[in-house]
Amino acid sequence: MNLGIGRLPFKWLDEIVNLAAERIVVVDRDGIIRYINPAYCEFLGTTVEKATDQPVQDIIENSRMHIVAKTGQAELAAIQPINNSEMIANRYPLYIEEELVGAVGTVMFKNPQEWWEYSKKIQPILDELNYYKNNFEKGLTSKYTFSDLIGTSPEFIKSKKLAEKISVNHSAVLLIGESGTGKELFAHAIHQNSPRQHFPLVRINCASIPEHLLESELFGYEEGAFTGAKRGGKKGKFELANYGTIFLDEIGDMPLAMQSKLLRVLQEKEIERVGGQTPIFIDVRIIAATHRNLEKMVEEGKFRQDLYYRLNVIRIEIPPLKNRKDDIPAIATNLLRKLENRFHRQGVEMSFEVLNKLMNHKWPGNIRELENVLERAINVLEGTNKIEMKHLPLYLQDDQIYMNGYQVLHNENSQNNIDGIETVRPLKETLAFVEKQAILKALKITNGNKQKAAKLLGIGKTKLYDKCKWYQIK
Ligand SMILES: Nc1ncnc2c1ncn2[C@@H]1O[C@H](COP(=O)(O)OP(=O)(O)OP(=O)(O)O)[C@@H](O)[C@H]1O
Repeated sequence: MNLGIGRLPFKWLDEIVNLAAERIVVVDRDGIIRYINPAYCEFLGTTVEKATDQPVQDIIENSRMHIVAKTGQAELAAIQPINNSEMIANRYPLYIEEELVGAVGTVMFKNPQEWWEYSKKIQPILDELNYYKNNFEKGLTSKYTFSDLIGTSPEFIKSKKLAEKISVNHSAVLLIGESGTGKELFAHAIHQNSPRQHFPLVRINCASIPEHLLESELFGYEEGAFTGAKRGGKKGKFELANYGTIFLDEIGDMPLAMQSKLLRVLQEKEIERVGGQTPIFIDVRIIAATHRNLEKMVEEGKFRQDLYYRLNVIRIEIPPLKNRKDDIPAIATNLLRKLENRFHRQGVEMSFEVLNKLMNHKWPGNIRELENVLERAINVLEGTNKIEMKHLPLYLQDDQIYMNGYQVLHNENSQNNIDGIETVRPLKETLAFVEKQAILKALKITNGNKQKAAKLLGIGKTKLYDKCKWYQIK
């Protein structure tokens, strides 16, 4: 026996037990109550005299003390309904000199009100935890595996096989391909198939983040680093991705100053938060992607050569859709099944004419364009499950009519010379067409500078990027 406790007066012991566990019960191996304190009895609406020496199940509703006294298995923080409220019970087996002699039970919280007060305090914490958990699950894990990469054309299979092979190691990967060819899907599949799969996959779109925010987005910042910095600072994407993979999308659009900082991280394997002094060790795999010609950018001094070599360790080129037309039926069918789920439909199919058209289009926007075309078609299907030519956007229905429309919008004088039917387009398409022209014009005036173009157009940069993607403007 602990010497110290033996020296305590017996009366003290009783009081200490009461204070330590406000409601406490002790049963022997047969589940007979040997000790129960007044606080517990008061809660149960009984007295110590009535409860002592009784089978515990007769005194305490839904008790499992007699079971713990037999199994020797503790049950901690178990929910136990007593007196119409849920109590939190702890049940410990009682071993004396290695022999199981009974069990000790405690109940947290005096009454439901106390429990309620407590849960009111922890609920916001639990909500916050769930919020971050959801975000983490949605945003920081890979959504696709290699089986999601549809296609059997030789060029595509070659890229897919290479990606699969190198996914298991840690070298940097550079994904090259036109917009919408599936670079992001490849990045997900590589991460998913790598030893880092249980750590985060963090994507950063280097083109859509304003230049002055890129550094703090990538490396985080310390409290007080700048006006408006959050209390407690903020982790950057590199820290979030630690031990996992960071996917640097549109790397060709990364400003030169940031390229130098990125290079330093890759060389030294550590980052420093903005406004911070202590380096933080970083172990991430880099997957970078671009639709730009990085070699040409290096020649023109727009992309650092040393960074290019660091990223170009394993280069995977993803072929454009026009080079893998035989894959179109399988990809279109796969996209249709996904869209069916989203739009709660079943059995949507394409007419032969439509499939033929899809196979003969040049797809400058690649699979994303195909996806948009099919999504639009599903939206306009009425009373049928078959996608016909009339369900396709105008530019696919008849390239010639589309061209006429283009001329109408570009040559005010020609309006009178063109047949009335051809000059009237559905309003939505006309507006979309005009919008695209306005974007093209703004980009021309600003020499392709999206930030300035967005300003001219009076929209945000991110919105402009989205619209450029939608209209397949490079
Ligand atoms: N092989 C494929 N099989 C099926 N769907 C695909 C395939 N590749 C891409 N997709 C689909 O095409 C769309 C575009 O893919 P993704 O975003 O990966 O392209 P990206 O090359 O990263 O484009 P961007 O350069 O514009 O960011 C996505 O919705 C994706 O699900």
